[in-house]
Amino acid sequence: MTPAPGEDWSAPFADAPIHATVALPGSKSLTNRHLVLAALSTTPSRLTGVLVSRDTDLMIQALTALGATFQRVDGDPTVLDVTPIALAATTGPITVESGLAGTVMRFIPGVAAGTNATVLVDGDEQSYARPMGPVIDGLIQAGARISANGQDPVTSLPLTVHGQGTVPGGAVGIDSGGSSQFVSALLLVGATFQRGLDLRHTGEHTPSPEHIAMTINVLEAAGVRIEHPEPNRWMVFPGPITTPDTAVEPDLSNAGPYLAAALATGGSVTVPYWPQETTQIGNRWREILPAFGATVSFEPVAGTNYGNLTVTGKRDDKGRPVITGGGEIADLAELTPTTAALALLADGPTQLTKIGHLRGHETDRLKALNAEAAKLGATIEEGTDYLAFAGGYDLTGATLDSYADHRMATFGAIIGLVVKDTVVNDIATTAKTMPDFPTAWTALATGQRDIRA
Ligand SMILES: O=C(O)C1=C[C@@H](OP(=O)(O)O)[C@@H](O)[C@H](O)C1
Ligand SMILES: C=C(OP(=O)(O)O)C(=O)O
Repeated sequence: MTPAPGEDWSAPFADAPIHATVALPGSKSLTNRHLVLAALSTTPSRLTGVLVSRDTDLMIQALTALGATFQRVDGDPTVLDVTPIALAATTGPITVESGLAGTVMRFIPGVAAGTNATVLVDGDEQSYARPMGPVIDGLIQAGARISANGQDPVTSLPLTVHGQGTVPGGAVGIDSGGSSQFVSALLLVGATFQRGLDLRHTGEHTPSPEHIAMTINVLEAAGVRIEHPEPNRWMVFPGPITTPDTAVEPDLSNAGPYLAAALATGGSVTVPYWPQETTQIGNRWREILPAFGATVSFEPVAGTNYGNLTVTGKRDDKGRPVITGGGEIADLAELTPTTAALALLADGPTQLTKIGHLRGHETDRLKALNAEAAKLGATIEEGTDYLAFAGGYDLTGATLDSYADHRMATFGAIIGLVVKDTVVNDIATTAKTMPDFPTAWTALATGQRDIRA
């Protein structure tokens, strides 16, 4: 049974190697991009494989409040017929709840700016700590009006967008070092601006470049002309968005905990419908997991963009699982908590670098991972923008906090597979991006071979 929010959950212990096929629901990042573009399109469209989760529900509610309609086909919440927003016809005071969803809090203000409504964008209290400054500054540079009680400049939720029916657009410069979502948010709406958008990132490092590539990819598929003439500069030309009917790829980031289960137990996990070509950062599991000793194989399905990805864990001559240290791995962004679980179970060192911006994710993930590792009996090194694991730890069960962070919750679940008496507080927070993680995970841990995550 799925525990209620805030409850403790005894993470299931796997007493045998896991061998399973795990079918994953749609990608959060792709679902929320396709929802936005379908709502901004000049033509109706159908989305299939839509993720059903808190973050995607919040996006649907936000876009519905702004004037789009989402009709389930045959009552199926993963298949939606979308009628776009007539932006200038949207009026009235509107409140949008973004929960703790970065995609909602960063993507929605730009949509709201093109309406004629006053739109309050709020979120969970914890969301007030997530950085918003550069995306709001970028929209203001493009001519939008946005305010927040007493904040000058506007740097966090809650905030109010004073829609003027149109956004002039033009040249915009922001530092997107805190999140790739600042760039993505502006690119997604750039074609709706009168003069389009000429966006420059003025800082040094842009995190999660895969997510920016994903944004460009979905925009191009929706007929938007976008150019990337030099590093850190993107030009979006004004014009209609024509979102095609789209099938959402499975969530490769959320494949991570299931694939990690193969390594942790010395078993094997297959994920069907793994895209051969994709912009998802989760495709990096194919190189990350071998660094920890796994074997990864891919069997393409002829005539499709899909295949079966199988990860097999390593075992020693007594059949016990072996996880080798991963070495240095950079820029893992949202893959960090799962990889950190493997680094704690590994017998050698791992360094996860260029992850400083994760301090502005659902929680400060560097601090949280350090604190939870300590509860398990492991000392790790927390730098400003890295975590270093010595490996070879002797872990003992503990009650781990989730910090309202779905990926901290799944971190605890991975550890619990092999460390007895691991308890995860608030496993229900996985609903942020997964329909029912506790049920699927328990089925996996207890030997079921056909899992629908
Ligand atoms: O645009 C997106 O869908 C996302 C971008 C990334 O954000 P950051 O660049 O802040 O890491 C990623 O970590 C997040 O989970 C989803
Ligand atoms: C950082 C994440 O989410 P968000 O989209 O809320 O930024 C994440 O899913 O790991």
